[in-house]
Amino acid sequence: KYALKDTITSSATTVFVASFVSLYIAHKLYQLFVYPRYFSPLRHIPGPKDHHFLLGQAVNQFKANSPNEPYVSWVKKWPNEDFIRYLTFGNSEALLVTSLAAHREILQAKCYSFVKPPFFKRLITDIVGYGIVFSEGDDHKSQRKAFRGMFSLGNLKSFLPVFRSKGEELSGLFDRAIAKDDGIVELVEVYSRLTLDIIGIFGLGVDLDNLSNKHSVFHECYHEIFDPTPAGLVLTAINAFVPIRWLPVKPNRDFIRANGIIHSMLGDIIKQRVADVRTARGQPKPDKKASEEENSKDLLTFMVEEKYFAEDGDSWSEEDMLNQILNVVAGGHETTASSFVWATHVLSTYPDVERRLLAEIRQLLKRSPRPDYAEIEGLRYLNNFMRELLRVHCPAISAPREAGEDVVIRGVLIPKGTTVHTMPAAVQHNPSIWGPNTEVFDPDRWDNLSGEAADTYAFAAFSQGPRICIGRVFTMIEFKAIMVEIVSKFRFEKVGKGDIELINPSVLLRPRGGLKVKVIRRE
Ligand code: HEM
Repeated sequence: KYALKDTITSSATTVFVASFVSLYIAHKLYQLFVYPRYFSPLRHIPGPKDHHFLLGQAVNQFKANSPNEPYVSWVKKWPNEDFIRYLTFGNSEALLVTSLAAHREILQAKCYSFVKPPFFKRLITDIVGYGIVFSEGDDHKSQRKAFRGMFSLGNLKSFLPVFRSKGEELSGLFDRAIAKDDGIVELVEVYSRLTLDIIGIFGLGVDLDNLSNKHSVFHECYHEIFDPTPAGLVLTAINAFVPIRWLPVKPNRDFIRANGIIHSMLGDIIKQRVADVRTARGQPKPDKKASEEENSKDLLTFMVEEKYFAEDGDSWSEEDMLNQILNVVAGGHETTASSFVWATHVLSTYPDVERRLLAEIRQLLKRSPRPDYAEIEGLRYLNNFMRELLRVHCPAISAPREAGEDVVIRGVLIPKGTTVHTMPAAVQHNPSIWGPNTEVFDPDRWDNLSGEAADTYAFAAFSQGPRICIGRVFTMIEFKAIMVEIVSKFRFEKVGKGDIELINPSVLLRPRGGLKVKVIRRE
C-alpha cells in the first residue's frame, strides 16, 4: 500500500518538475525567438537584421572599430526615423533614439518615465557610487535642486584661478618633457592627472597633486579601478549579474584594495570637513562684505553646510556625501580629460584650425594678459572649436535608459523594460541634421547653423532635459581656460603615422594604448 503511494507521489513530482522545466524552456524560447519576431509592438520599426541568433548586435558591437561605429552606420541608413530597433543580448529588444523630436519627448517631456538601466547601475555603482547619477524621479529633482547653488555660474566662475594655475602647472610639465624626453608626451595619462586634480579641488577643496607627483596614491587607485586588466574587466561585468567580488583572485584583491583606499581617503577628508564646519558654525559670522569676497566654495564644504547640517529634516549623511563626491569625480574627470586629448589631436592634425585659434588667443592675451571669465567667453573661434570638438569627438558614448513603465513616444508604444539608447554620436553624426559632411571638423559650421542643426537638441554631448550634465558649464570654463594657456605656449606634432585605434567597447571615446604627441615651445 505504502509502496504504491510512494510511487504515485514520486511520479507526480516528476510530472510536476518536468512540466515546470518544459514551460520554462517554452517561455524562454518564446521570448528569444517568437516574441521579438512576431508579437512585439516594436517589430515594425526599421533596424539592422544582421544579428547573432542569441547575442543580437552585441557581436557586431564588439567587432566594430569604435564604440560609436555600428550605431552611426545605422543612423546614416535610416536618418529620418524616430527610432532604430535592434536586438541585443538574449535577443532582447533595444531602441536607438534617432529623431530630435523623439529625444525631446524622452529626455524632457517624459524624462521620469525612463530610468537608468538596472544592469548599468549594478555594473558601475561599486565604482562611482549612488548619488545624483543614479537617483530617480522626485529624489533626482530634489538632489538637482540641492546642487543649484554649487553649480551656479557665479560659483563656477570663481574657479577660474584654479584652472589657470593648473594650466600653468601643465605648461611646466610640458617644458620638462621637452627638456628630458624630446617633448614626447602621452596625453591620456597627463590629462587624466590634470582633470583629477581640478575635480579634486572643485569637489573636495583639496589639491590631490596628481599632475606633478607621479606616484600619487589617489591617481594610482583611480587608474586601477577605471582601467582594470582584461581579467578585471570580465570580473566587473560578471559581478553585475552574480556577486563575485569575494572570490580570492588578484583582480578582485586589486579592486577591493584600490576602492578601499579611495573610500578611506575621501571618508577622512569628509570627516575632517564636517568637524571644520562644525567649529566654524560656533564662531561669529564674518560680516557680509567679507563673505562676498570669499573665494570659491568646493562641493564638499557646500554639502556639509547646506545638507549635512540641513535644518529642514532633509539632511545628507557622510556616506551620502561620499557617494555624491564619487559621482562628480567619475562624471567630471575622464570625460574632460578625453576632450583635452581630442583637442590636442585636432591641433596636431588641422594646421589651419590651430593657426586661427592661436591668432584669436594671442590677440586676447595682448589686450589682457590674465583674461577674466567674460573675456575668455568672448573668444568666438574657441567657443566654436569646443562645440565642434564635442560634436565630432564626443567623450561620452551613451546615456542609456530603460522604460520604467509602458510609455508612448511619437506614437510608438514602448513596453516597460525596453532599453532605450540615447547616443550623442547618433545625433551629432546624423546627416539629416548636420548635413553630408558630419565627419569633417569645421568650427565655422557653428556660425551658420540652420534647419535642425540649430535646434538645441542637435547638440547632444551633455544630453538634454532635467538630467542634462550638471557639470557642463564647469567643464566649458575649464576647457577654455586651459586651451588659452597651452595653445599660446605650445604647438603639437603627431608622433609616427598618427593612426589611432579606439577602445571598444567603452563608455568613453578613448584611444587604445594612449596617444603620444611631440610638444614644442612656441618662439
Ligand atoms: C566634456 C565633459 C563632459 C561630458 C561630455 C559630460 C557628459 C555627460 C552626459 C552625457 C550626462 C548625462 C548622462 C545620463 O543622463 O545618462 C552627464 C551627466 C552628469 N555629469 Fe557630465 N559630462 C562632462 C563633464 C562633467 C563634469 C566636469 C562634471 C562635474 C563637475 C559632470 C558631472 C555630471 C553629473 C553629476 C551628471 C549626472 C546629472 C544628473 O543625472 O542629473 N560632468 N554628463
